[in-house]
Amino acid sequence: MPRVAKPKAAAPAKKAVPAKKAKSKLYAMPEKVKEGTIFNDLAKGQWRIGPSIGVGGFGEIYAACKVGQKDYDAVVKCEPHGNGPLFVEMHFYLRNAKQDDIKKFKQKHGMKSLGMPYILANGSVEVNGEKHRFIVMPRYGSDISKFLEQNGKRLPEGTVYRLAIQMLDVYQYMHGTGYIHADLKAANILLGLGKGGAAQAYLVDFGLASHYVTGEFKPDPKKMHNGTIEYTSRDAHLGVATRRSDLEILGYNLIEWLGVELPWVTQKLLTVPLKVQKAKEAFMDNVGENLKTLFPKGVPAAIGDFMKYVSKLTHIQEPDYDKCRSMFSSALKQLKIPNIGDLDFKLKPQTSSNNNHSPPGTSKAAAAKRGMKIETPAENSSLEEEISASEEEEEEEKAPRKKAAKKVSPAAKKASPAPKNVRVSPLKRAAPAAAAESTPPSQKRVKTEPKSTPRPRDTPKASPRLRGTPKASPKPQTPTAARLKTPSASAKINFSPSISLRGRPGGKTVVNDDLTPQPRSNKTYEFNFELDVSMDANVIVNVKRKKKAEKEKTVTVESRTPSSRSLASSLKEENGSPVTRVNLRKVNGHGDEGDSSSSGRSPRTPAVTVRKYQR
Ligand SMILES: Nc1ncnc2c1ncn2[C@@H]1O[C@H](COP(=O)(O)OP(=O)(O)OP(=O)(O)O)[C@@H](O)[C@H]1O
Repeated sequence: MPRVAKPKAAAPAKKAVPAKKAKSKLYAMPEKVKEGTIFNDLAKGQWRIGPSIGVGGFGEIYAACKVGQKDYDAVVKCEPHGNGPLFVEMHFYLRNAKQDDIKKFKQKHGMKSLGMPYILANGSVEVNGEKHRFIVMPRYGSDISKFLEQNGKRLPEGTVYRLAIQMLDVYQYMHGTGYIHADLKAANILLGLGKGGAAQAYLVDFGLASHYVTGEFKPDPKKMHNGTIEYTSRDAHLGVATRRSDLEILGYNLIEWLGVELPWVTQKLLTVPLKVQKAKEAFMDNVGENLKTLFPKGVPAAIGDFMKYVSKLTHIQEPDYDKCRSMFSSALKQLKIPNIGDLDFKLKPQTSSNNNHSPPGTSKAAAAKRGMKIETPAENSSLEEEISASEEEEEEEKAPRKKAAKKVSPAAKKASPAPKNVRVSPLKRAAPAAAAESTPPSQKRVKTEPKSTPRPRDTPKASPRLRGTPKASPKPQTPTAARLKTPSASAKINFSPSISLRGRPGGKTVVNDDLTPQPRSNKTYEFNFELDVSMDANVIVNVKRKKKAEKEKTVTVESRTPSSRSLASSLKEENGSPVTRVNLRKVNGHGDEGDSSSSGRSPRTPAVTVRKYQR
């Protein structure tokens, strides 16, 4: 059985939760692999599993050593076979990140090193009777979120610019293959290991890699808001994969690494993706002025130039990587910081050109000021319908693997309607960029690529130029929520005081997929809430909207925890529509898997998001 999805363990609710179906393994965390286990890869290579060195939201990473060798200089990332993200990641690596390709790219561009990981091997293995997929890749060092935490959420300015240059290099490589990364964040950037390793940062986690569009800008409800909500780009909020999206995500990270809180974080909007999206649109619409509010003592020129450049890119335009890099290398020159040697994560007495001495969040006034500058998106939260919650076994296998929520911001007691026809379960991971030719056996979703999307194997001919000036592009298209034809209907949602909302600290990747029930309507409502329960609790939330004929609806949230809470509220139904259910499960991520160096400092998302559909 999967370690996490253990319905039997949820004894208190057993009565109401009939036997689970086999497909619950779609949401399983991997089985624990014992140290010393040998994995056989597809090329008949053998890998000895060492200690666990990292736990992601959906898989576990072990140090690994090629059998016959001494050093544990590789890692094995292992996930249940049905999990989409590792499938996506594996195929991305196999097609686009061969060591030879990376070497050629470096030669072509005169780079000594490139923060692009590669795959050493892959295969399938049975662990405790469960089929798992694994990939083997080089072992890297610490991720930079550790330094951010140590430094009070700030990195030295020069290091921020060096990281920017290095990540632009990786983007250039990756975009050259037709893909975008879509999930850059400190937790996904690892330092190299060994001599000189700390001079290069590597971008990992290609579970959200996706072909970028080269044609029409077409919002895709199935992928809306994918990524890590703090940094998700405006295009990604609309479900459109673009190269400018990667740059925008980088930009938001850079701002944060300089010690400045992003407006949508300050405004505590993170639990409501649509509000975050609108805040970002407002921010980017007038990015020059808005940055002045974020950096009251002066916007670092490189950040200002970069963000303005990003805001002007069209959705199909190839970014001018050289131009962007030169913004940051000029800043380094000004700071007299050489772009060589180990990346320095020690915060020195303020050298920042922005003179922003206050760590983020320390000045309430400053935060308020920052928060005010960006228009808070209008809340459209009067829902016409009522929600009820009850246990529904059928949907339980769609339960998310999230950590328990603790507190809630009252800001989100109302739900914002998401664009219509959204079929989303943002608490699960799937295969957004599943390769065109193949699909993981357990995946229900088949990715449909636009015909014009470059295919990986066509890359050398069809891929965009890696350097040089941007191609002529049509007028910039700034995505706005207005273009989405948001349902005009409204509804009212009443949450019990026991349900509340809060932000999503920790920068957790969220992936929409279409494993949730098919939408039965053209209206979609999204609910974000958190349950105030113990962090080590197992929580199952089942939401059910009853049939039209029924007059009363109930909401029940069951927390299977020692500090268990439950609530029920009855709401009068105002209109009828077919039954709609969304069941969520929050389970312990890794309660029994032993030590993991990174799991402790990389909290998993405690937020729970429910999206509801209405005809
Ligand atoms: N090649 C590597 N070498 C060393 N540590 C690694 C490597 N790859 C991943 N890790 C560690 O494992 C952690 C999780 O890895 P990764 O982000 O790939 O997993 P995930 O399940 O996709 O996580 P996420 O929750 O971000 O989706 C990383 O933050 C890092 O600490």
